[in-house]
Amino acid sequence: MTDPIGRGGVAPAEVPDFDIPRAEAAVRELLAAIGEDPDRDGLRDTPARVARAYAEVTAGLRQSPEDVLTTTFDIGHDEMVMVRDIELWSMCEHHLVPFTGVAHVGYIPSESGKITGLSKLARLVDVFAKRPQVQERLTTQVADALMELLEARGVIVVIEAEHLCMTMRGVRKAGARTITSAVRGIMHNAATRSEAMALIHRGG
Ligand SMILES: Nc1nc2c(ncn2[C@@H]2O[C@H](COP(=O)(O)OP(=O)(O)OP(=O)(O)O)[C@@H](O)[C@H]2O)c(=O)[nH]1
Ligand SMILES: [Zn+2]
Repeated sequence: MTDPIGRGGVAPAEVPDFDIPRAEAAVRELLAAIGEDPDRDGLRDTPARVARAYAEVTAGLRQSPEDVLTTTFDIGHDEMVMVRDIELWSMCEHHLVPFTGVAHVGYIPSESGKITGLSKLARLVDVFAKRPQVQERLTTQVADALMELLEARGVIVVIEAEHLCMTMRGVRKAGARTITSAVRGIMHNAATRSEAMALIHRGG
């Protein structure tokens, strides 16, 4: 099956609206399943709160990269652009608990020097992060979106994250960080890639 960029297999237009009553009922059911009383004082509003929180952290399911890469400028800049240490919060699709860390996003613009606003790179990360995810897919989706929509000649995306499913439960290895990278186009060139890695690792 094709997996068009930004969609993780599903076009946002095909993703139904967030179903608040259904999410509330599911949380209520989960509370009952763990042996809690969903009607006790402290929990009475919890299903509604959790539903709102889930709507927020899955908002990327209803967004496309096209929605955020709208602002582009042709300024003829054809050298590398790198935004480092973009804060990232996503949700592990296996356990529905967060993974968090930073993304470093660099690209070499098209021949015509088509660039985008710096904040749009961070917004692009969020489009893909605010979904049930695995870190590898998140990394490649950001890279592929930049290649396609900015017509970049090269892209590098490095994500360093800590998965709460590995720290708060299960194997319980606090501090273990997972590092993934996606390299595209002329960023495969050894000199270009080492320039990018030097920028990523430079200083604080
Ligand atoms: N590759 C990859 N694996 C992930 C990611 N997030 C969580 N996982 C892993 O997904 C796996 C799911 O393994 P399972 O054996 O099905 O589930 P589990 O019994 O809860 O596994 P444990 O976490 O080892 O207790 C675990 O090894 C997780 O560490 C991710 O972003 N990428
Ligand atoms: Zn997990």
